[in-house]
Amino acid sequence: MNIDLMDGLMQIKDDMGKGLSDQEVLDNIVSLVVAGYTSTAMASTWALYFLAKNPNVLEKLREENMGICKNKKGNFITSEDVSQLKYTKKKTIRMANIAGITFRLVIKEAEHKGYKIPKDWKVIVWNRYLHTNPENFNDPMCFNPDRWNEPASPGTYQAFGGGSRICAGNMLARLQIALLLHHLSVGYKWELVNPDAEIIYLPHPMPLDGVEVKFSQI
Ligand code: HEM
Repeated sequence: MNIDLMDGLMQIKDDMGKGLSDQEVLDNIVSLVVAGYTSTAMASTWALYFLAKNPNVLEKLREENMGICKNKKGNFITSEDVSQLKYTKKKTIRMANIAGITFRLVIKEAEHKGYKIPKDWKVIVWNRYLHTNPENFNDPMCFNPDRWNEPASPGTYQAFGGGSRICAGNMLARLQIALLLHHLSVGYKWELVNPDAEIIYLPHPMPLDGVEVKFSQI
């Protein structure tokens, strides 16, 4: 039997056999909507933006997705198809830096570049710095999915955070973006209306025009 999110939350039990109250089920659903809605919308928007600005990358992605369509009998893309979209799933969100920071609690005194960081301090991980640092990524401002042919050095790619608190929706977000890119790349040409729009960084990085795109059927 397939269980959905609501079933899962209603059935889950901790080690003592205690389940969630109705209020906790609701709170979890609200948290997932809050955490998953804008983030995925922004990641999809930035993926379209970078692909539209880099036609050679878009063409490679389109070829991969057309390849999947050729072998298909029906109209629906399956999870097996998605698993073959290796290029499409390469990370488009390092440069978008949707989650600019993550929070951490220092559980053991540490030293970094001569600074002592005491236990129990709360620290901010500046993800944008990690992702745009040339020590971590060669030519960091270049949108080049082929860079992921080699894995990033440990700890340098934190778009979904990391460790035990890594984004709970990261697989879902990747799947949603891959599906969107699949349908848009095989069905449509797209073109940025304002390719040189100014980028603003607060509250979230976004071109000032909100990424206006013209779509036309292929
Ligand atoms: C591209 C889209 C997304 C990005 C960039 C993103 C990014 C992040 C980041 C950076 C964190 C903090 C992780 C850490 O502290 O190590 C996080 C946590 C979280 N995200 Fe996402 N997220 C995305 C989509 C989603 C979706 C679709 C959902 C759920 C439907 C979701 C649910 C959560 C939850 C529940 C947490 C808290 C995890 C915990 O503290 O244990 N996110 N996300």
